[in-house]
Amino acid sequence: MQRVVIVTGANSGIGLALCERLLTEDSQLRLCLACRNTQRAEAARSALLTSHTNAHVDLLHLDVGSVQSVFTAAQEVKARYSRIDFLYLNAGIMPNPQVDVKAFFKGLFSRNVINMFATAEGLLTQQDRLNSDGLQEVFATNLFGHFLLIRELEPLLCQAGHTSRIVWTSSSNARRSAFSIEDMQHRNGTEPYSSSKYASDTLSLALNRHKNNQGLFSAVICPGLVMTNLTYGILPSFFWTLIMPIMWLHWLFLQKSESLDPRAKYHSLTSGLGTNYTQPRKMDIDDEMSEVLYSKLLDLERVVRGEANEGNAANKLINST
Ligand SMILES: NC(=O)C1=CN([C@@H]2O[C@H](COP(=O)(O)OP(=O)(O)OC[C@H]3O[C@@H](n4cnc5c(N)ncnc54)[C@H](OP(=O)(O)O)[C@@H]3O)[C@@H](O)[C@H]2O)C=CC1
Ligand SMILES: CC(C)CCC[C@@H](C)[C@H]1CC[C@H]2C3=C(CC[C@]12C)[C@@]1(C)CCC(=O)C[C@@H]1CC3
Repeated sequence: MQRVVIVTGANSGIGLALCERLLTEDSQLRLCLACRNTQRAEAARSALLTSHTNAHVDLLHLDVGSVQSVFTAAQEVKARYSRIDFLYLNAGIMPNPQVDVKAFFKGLFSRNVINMFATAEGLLTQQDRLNSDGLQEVFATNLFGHFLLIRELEPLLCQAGHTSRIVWTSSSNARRSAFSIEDMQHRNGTEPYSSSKYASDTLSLALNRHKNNQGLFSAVICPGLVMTNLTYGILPSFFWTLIMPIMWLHWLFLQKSESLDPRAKYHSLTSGLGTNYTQPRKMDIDDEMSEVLYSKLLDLERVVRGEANEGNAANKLINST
């Protein structure tokens, strides 16, 4: 049977590379690129069709950071497909990143140096803002829009006798201490990216608890450090070329076998011999917090559904979450 795969943020970077790989693995796929920028999406589709001439590649307009766009896109998906096999939640932003150069040099000579290179702990801050729905933009894009999408697509994802999978592109930058359940949108901090990625790790756990019995499974992956528009937004490309030898040395890890554990994040790594492999690592998440986050997201969903139906001002949202 032809498998249906949807990838958000598929027009560049990791999303586009993933699509290439998926078509190489299964040329019969029905692949849907869910992107906010139509021009870039069309360019990505053409590039994919150049290397996979007979592939079936659809385009879907989706701005995952806009509640209305998620609802409209989900309607379109339900009209086009009768089920979804894989939903890759990959779209993500890190707006206005700032590197703390002083902390970097201090970290270089500390015992924390390996961890610093792996996770950017203490090095990176961002400037977030409110979007037109009245939500923090990073939370809305990296987490909540995807949550709404899952909720809207449940009829296609939870079907009797069929297994569907959700795969979140998380990050090694996801950190418990950057996330607060009292401030899940990260209105008050300077690490919205880290917070949103930790929230997606935690949400994945809750999704597994609530949806496994309906045939829906969620997993979290960590792509490591990849040169994309996102990383070029942190430092210019010549800088990356300069520090690449240090970064490369850092990614020397031992290979381990893979098992799909709901509490593990699947890290994509490269060995000293240049072999790519995946290593599951336990996430710092817990059931209780994942349950609270899940119910808070459901509350927020009720609010935005009310907002979407009534077309009210965004201010209500800000006060109620
Ligand atoms: N690069 C890295 O080292 C790492 C990246 N990641 C994660 O990988 C994912 C992909 O990022 P990466 O490939 O690096 O960066 P890119 O900037 O190349 O890709 C991000 C993709 O997300 C899309 N996107 C952003 N905002 C929205 C939105 N509101 N609606 C729909 N699509 C949107 C972008 O589309 P558009 O062209 O319209 O902006 C783009 O296609 C992200 O979730 C990121 O956090 C995780 C760990 C490391
Ligand atoms: C001379 C210096 C100013 C060099 C600073 C190096 C840092 C820019 C990088 C060290 C670890 C990197 C890292 C990321 C960004 C760049 C670093 C902070 C990510 C946060 C990028 C996006 C992710 O999701 C995870 C990455 C972890 C490591």
